[in-house]
Amino acid sequence: MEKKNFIEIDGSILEGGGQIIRISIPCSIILQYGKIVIKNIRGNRPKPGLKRQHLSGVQLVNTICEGTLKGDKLDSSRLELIPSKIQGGSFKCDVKTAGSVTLLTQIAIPVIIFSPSPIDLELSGGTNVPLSPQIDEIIYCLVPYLSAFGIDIEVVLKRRGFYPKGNGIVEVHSQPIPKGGCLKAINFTEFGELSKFTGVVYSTPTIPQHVNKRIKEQAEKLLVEKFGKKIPIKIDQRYEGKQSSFGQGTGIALFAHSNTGCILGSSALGERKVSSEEVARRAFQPLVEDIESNACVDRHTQDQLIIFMALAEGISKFRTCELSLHTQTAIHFVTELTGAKFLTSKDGSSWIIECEGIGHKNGLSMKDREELETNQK
Ligand SMILES: Nc1ncnc2c1ncn2[C@@H]1O[C@H](COP(=O)(O)OP(=O)(O)OP(=O)(O)O)[C@@H](O)[C@H]1O
Repeated sequence: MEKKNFIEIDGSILEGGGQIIRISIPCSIILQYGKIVIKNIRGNRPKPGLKRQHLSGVQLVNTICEGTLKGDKLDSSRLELIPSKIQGGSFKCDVKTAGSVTLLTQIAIPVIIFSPSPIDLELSGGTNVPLSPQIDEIIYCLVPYLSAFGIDIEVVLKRRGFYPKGNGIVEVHSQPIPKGGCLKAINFTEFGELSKFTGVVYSTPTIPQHVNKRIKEQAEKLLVEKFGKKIPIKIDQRYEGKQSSFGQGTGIALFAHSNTGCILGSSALGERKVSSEEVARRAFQPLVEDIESNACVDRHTQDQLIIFMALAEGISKFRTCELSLHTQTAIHFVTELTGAKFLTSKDGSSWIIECEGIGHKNGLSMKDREELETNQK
């Protein structure tokens, strides 16, 4: 696809939330668009406009690419970015609320892997907060799928942070794709057999220890009742201390592994007036549904892989459960921005998402790229 000088995105269509920003801005930085404008930001939300998490994320990647940003204010409904070159180095970003750190990783990871040199990020905010992936799901589920694309990143949880104060800390260490190299296509279409269940149950010092224990025991009980005793289960209990957590919270992340390398994740947060047993059940139930639908990628990881499929070289494919609106939105915008071709089809109880990626090469100027294409013909 030709390099575009200007693109305007309508942030109110389909899911109409923050995800449109986290997809469009990295694409325009990586592909070096002249200018991107996003209008009607989060136009499908009751309180539209940029909130702290979105604002921090956009400012972070703008700093990394030494771009020029306009409209980067709280509640702004229009954003304009003129990207420049992605630079290596160390960067910090603090949402200053419980705004999700994992959604910061969502906007940052596609950008930092296309840097000329390593990037280290220190991100602060909520690590285990509602309506976003838990940090444990990023570390134990998303990162292994990213490795399959050839992405070399390490995500390290330094301190958990919860609603309403956030103040958790996550580090991301990234080695860039080698100059002239591309992401590899992935193929996760055969789940094979369940090989094990893993998980993490965490709690902060002010939560009684029996809560953590009961969540773990209930999760194990539900798994054994459903899948029998033969599949190994290993759920770690983490009683976080004052150094490793800020604020108060508890929760669980569960993972189902298959002998073909698939990992399905699911999580739940503890809540006042919700029993420990119910917290375990809230993580267990969607996991079972995803396993029963024969998915190789779970319902919340689906949309997060779309941008990488589009940038990779060759045909990527994965099998998943019902397509979420987030995934449909990601496909819509990534297609518009990259020119990659997506196909979705129902196959029995699951869906296949297939993409012919554009094979974007890291660190090549337009001239290098044209020369390479001529030589390949
Ligand atoms: N329970 C969950 N577990 C894991 N991932 C989740 C969960 N809920 C949402 N997500 C993921 O978090 C992201 C949320 O995107 P979304 O656009 O809704 O968020 P947002 O930026 O907070 O904006 P908004 O407030 O506009 O919804 C998506 O990638 C979605 O798949």
